Amino acid sequence: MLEARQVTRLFGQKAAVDHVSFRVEKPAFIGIIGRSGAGKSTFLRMMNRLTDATSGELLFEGRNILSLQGKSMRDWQGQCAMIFQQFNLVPRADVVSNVLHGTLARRGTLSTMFGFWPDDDTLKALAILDRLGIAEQAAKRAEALSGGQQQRVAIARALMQDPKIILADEPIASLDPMNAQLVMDTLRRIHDEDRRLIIANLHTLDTARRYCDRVIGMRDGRVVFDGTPDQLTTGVARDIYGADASFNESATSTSIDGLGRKGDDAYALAMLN
Ligand SMILES: Nc1ncnc2c1ncn2[C@@H]1O[C@H](COP(=O)(O)OP(=O)(O)OP(=O)(O)O)[C@@H](O)[C@H]1O
Repeated sequence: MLEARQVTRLFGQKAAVDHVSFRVEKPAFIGIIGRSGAGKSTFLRMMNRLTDATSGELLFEGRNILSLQGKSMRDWQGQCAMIFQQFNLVPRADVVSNVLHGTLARRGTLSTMFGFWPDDDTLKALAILDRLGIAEQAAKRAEALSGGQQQRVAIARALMQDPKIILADEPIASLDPMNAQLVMDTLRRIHDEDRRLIIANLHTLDTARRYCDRVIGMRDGRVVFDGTPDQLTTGVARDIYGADASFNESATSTSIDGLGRKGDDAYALAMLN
């Protein structure tokens, strides 16, 4: 359903993404890992057409989405929702309005400016919030919610687009372990129940191992690993992260038991990333 062929993005002389190729045959939950600067965000942003590629092709169901322009590009962005580390909600707007913003691509500017939402859309937004366990927050301002709740609102906004693909750029990097788990459980459930393709940039190995069907490791813009979580051994991880023999795998944990104390290994990894 998706094929990246030699996708490259140069910034000046530097290749942020360097001839990346892979195929996805059917909807899967894919994690992309790698240290800071490896090119993970740039790759996702090219998929969503927030950043242009320098060369290569990205075929989705046979169509090169990197060459789409105008309305067809916006239609593609409607099918390919994106979730960000910082949630990107409108803080002072209520939760349900934030979710309804997921319909902006297919609605007129005027009705949006004046906040006229069709009843059907409002009911759909409430149903999605209910599905994600946050319906009781619908009338609150987004800024009044916890980080984990805000990220679930962002997921609800993505679902409002009914996308074929959900791209998540470090969706749990700003969350405490408990909320991180809630958000990852939510994404996994959406994949399992709706069969949507999910590609998530993740900054910790244990999350990639626990939630993904397939993990792609990037280093210096290139794919240096592409396999199952089982194949992601400590040696492979060391290679992806470019760490030396002192690389300590426990340093990549965000598990509820293993995280959180400043000065411990888990904290050290956060710094590595
Ligand atoms: N707009 C830009 N202009 C110049 N260089 C850029 C730009 N965006 C990214 N880069 C560079 O491209 C490389 C890849 O960055 P990218 O953000 O994709 O990495 P990443 O793996 O997502 O890292 P992080 O997790 O820190 O976001 C880095 O060297 C970065 O400095």
